[in-house]
Amino acid sequence: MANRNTKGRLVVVSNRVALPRQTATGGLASALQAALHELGGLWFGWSGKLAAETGAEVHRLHDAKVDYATIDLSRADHDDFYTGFANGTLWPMLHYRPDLVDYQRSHLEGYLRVNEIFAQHLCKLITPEDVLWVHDYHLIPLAAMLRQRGVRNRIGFFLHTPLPAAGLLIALPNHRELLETLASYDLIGVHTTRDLRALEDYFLHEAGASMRLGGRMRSAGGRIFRAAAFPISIDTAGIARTASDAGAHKEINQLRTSLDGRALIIGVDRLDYSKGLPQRFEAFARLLERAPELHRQVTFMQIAPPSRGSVLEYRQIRRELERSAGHINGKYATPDWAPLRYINKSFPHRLLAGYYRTARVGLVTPLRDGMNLVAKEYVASQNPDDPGVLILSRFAGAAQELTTALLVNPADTEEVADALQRALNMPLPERRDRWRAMMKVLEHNDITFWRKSFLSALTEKAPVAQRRVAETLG
Ligand SMILES: O=P(O)(O)OC[C@H]1O[C@H](O[C@H]2O[C@H](CO)[C@@H](O)[C@H](O)[C@H]2O)[C@H](O)[C@@H](O)[C@@H]1O
Ligand SMILES: O=c1ccn([C@@H]2O[C@H](COP(=O)(O)OP(=O)(O)O)[C@@H](O)[C@H]2O)c(=O)[nH]1
Repeated sequence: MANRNTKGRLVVVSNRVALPRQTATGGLASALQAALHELGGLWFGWSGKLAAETGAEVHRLHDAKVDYATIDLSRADHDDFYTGFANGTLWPMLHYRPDLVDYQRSHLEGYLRVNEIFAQHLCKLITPEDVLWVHDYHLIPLAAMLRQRGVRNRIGFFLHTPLPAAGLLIALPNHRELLETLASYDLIGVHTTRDLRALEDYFLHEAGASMRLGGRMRSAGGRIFRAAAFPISIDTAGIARTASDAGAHKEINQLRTSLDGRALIIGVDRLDYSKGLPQRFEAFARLLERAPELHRQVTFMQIAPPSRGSVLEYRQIRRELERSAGHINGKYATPDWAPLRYINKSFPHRLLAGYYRTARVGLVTPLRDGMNLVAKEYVASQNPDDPGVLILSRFAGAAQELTTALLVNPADTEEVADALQRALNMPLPERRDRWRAMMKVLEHNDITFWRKSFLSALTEKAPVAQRRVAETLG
């Protein structure tokens, strides 16, 4: 290991890295960017680029307290690891879609190969005092590979997706070989108590682990580790400030002018089948069908930056949404009004915050979602004197905390249409009461609280040097 004399740091490892001056689409990048900017450290992961060979070179960058170290992936490794196993096998399985799982042994081999390359590089980048925090389903076996290389540091893992029940997880070929490697972490974090129950159930009933005191588990191989729920969050105060200053941006004023007094419904999602976009469009069409008095009075703006275009299902859903948006506008538009504005582009947070604040309704209806930070950002962006209404899927992790949103089943398009009608007609006192309750939750559980809770649980009872890292970070 290099640099044995340097002081311990937080080392964050994730496939997706939000490099300086890039718009970070995706909740993992948004959240880690906020956490690392606050306390500094090293962020290691994929550069987002392809090259002839995986990891031939480590690209280094330093910006605002954060050191970045990234590697490129070869085309073959990108196809097997990222497109193939991570997003073609694990993602649909973790989002309760076994029907979409495409399992190929060569993809699993590529996944393990890239994890090995991550482990090799990390061994050269870390010191024994560092605390490692690994993120998401792309890197499940990383700690086991580091342990094989003699790494004894505290290593935490955070899963950003939902974790389905054990009965579903066992449909994954070779599930035990892969999931059991999670026991090499010292702490496993998930978003909700539902995910935690699924994890414990899997380890206890499918992987031969036993329960110990204090939420600890003992793996079949005898390793003691802990699992707990840490609902991820946002920089609540920062987003609220950005939203209240947003009127200064010409783009926000252009949107407001273009609405011409109409109520805005907003949706912001990566273009992903887990986000329930076809059902959402259908619910909006139901609303227009049953409430002619709303024609020309309401505009739905769906921002949907393309995502994971190398996976077939993502290309299919893009075509499906283009057709559906065309039908809705074709049927209901008038010369001076298009009911649906469908935008396949990503926007920076400073503009999103202003768009959220302009919208009377935030429409967040994923079929399944680990957390969904957009729901939280929408709430934090509202004008306290005249807040909008959040409509939220019961199957987003955020629904466990934002209980005064209008909670819906996204597959029930009639229920979502009802919620839209109710939100558009909701009196100010009710809007304020619902919003205040949600804002109180987000003021308490913000990104700092999330990061501190995880890191102090990770370094509790750690060797003194590593405990000191967490104390400095806290
Ligand atoms: O990196 P990509 O393949 O472009 O995908 C973007 C991210 O999508 C997923 O985000 C999740 O993390 C959010 C924050 O915890 C959470 O709110 C959301 O429910 C999840 O879907 C994925 O888990 C990340 O690894 C990706 O970077
Ligand atoms: O045009 C966009 C669309 C989305 N986002 C950000 O991407 C993240 C999406 O996170 P979420 O947890 O809602 O879902 P994910 O994409 O991670 O599944 C949020 O912070 C959004 O603000 C963004 O910066 N620009």
